[in-house]
Amino acid sequence: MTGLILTLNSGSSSLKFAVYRPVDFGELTEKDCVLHGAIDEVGEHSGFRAFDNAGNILVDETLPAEISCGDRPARGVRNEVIIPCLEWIEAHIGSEVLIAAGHRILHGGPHYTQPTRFSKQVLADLTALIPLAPLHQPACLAPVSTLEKTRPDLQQFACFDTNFHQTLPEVAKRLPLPRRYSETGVRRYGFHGLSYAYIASRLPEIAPDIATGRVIVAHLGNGASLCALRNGVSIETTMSLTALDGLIMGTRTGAIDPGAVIYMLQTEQRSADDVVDILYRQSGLLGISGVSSDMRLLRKENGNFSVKQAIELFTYRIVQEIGALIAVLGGLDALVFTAGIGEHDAALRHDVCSAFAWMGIVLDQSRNDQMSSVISAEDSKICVFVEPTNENLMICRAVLGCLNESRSS
Ligand SMILES: Nc1ncnc2c1ncn2[C@@H]1O[C@H](COP(=O)(O)OP(=O)(O)O)[C@@H](O)[C@H]1O
Ligand SMILES: CC(=O)OP(=O)(O)O
Ligand SMILES: [Mg+2]
Repeated sequence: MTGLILTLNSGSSSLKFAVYRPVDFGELTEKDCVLHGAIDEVGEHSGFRAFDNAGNILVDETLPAEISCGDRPARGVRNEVIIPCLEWIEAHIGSEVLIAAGHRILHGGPHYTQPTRFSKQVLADLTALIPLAPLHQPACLAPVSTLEKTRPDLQQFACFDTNFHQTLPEVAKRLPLPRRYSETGVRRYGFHGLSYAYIASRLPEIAPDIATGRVIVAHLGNGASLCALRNGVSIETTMSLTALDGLIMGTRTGAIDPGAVIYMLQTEQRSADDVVDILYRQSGLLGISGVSSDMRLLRKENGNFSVKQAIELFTYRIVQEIGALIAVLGGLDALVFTAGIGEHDAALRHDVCSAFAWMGIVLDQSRNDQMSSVISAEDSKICVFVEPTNENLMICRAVLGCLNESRSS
């Protein structure tokens, strides 16, 4: 096949991108990646970085002031950065041509259950889901319109974070609200699906004996969730109707008593927009610590009492929810850590795993510190892994699937 494919993954603290050169319409692998990089949002780690497939730095720049994200945590990377990023990519690939772009889209709602080519209608339908994903959906969709205007020949595809969780049993999709809500799509969906799909696709290679067993994947980044896999498919996850449920996150509460929301609305007389801002952007690690949403910065402030409390509650909630998923799975064969914190924070992995010593989880301390793939000790009853996620690869595979389908139809 001729032509390159661009993938964009808008997270809550970064825009990650990659360019792939598929050899044919066969299974795409990491080897087909031409370059990858990220625009990070705030603080000392903000900037524009790209690497070639061997990991060599191609660019490492602070963003020009006029398009810099500045001090605006959890507002997503500004759409204006897309154009210079795209221009840099096009200059780098020279005479090769981008033929398609795949976008991570957070929410597909009840109707978008597989990767879909963008049209005006698709864009309108997904825009209507913004209230269910206020932190991500605008940032995920903004580059679609920008590319449509500036690169009209590029075919664009939506690849959903919700799709992987369609296998949740019906009972796990249900919310205990009056029946009419489920009929309008108010139910549990789950997110980080591209990441979980990638980890599930890696299991037969990294853990052939347990790939068909009971696995919990901990996707711990700025957004954080857990997924229970049985035989490689999702049977439960901590996020729900929105990416606000479940674990504590960089700036999000995770699950809280809805009574706290009623208190904000009735006693504090806050507007709905204010409440959205508090729950999505001012809470979590940032809200409790009063210092930062970024675990790298929190680890440097470990003498600070509020920081300690933030990390303590973050860890406690992970342990609680892993316990609940073990009950749902009826036991555990493997635990996999991934995403920014899961891949890099050895202390967090240590503290979470220590809470499951009673079940026979034993970490190999030096493997954990070196971030090896297998971090459990030989005598651990449950295998523990660190596996870097790769949402871009899954986006590109989905795009290729769509291109393949349209070619054969
Ligand atoms: N070396 C590190 N040590 C600890 N935490 C890290 C490290 N690198 C990244 N992180 C954490 O990971 C987060 C980013 O994770 P990522 O999965 O890329 O998030 P997102 O997709 O939401 O942008 C950062 O906000 C930070 O909290
Ligand atoms: C679903 C979600 O929270 O995504 P991210 O971690 O990329 O912000
Ligand atoms: Mg992410």
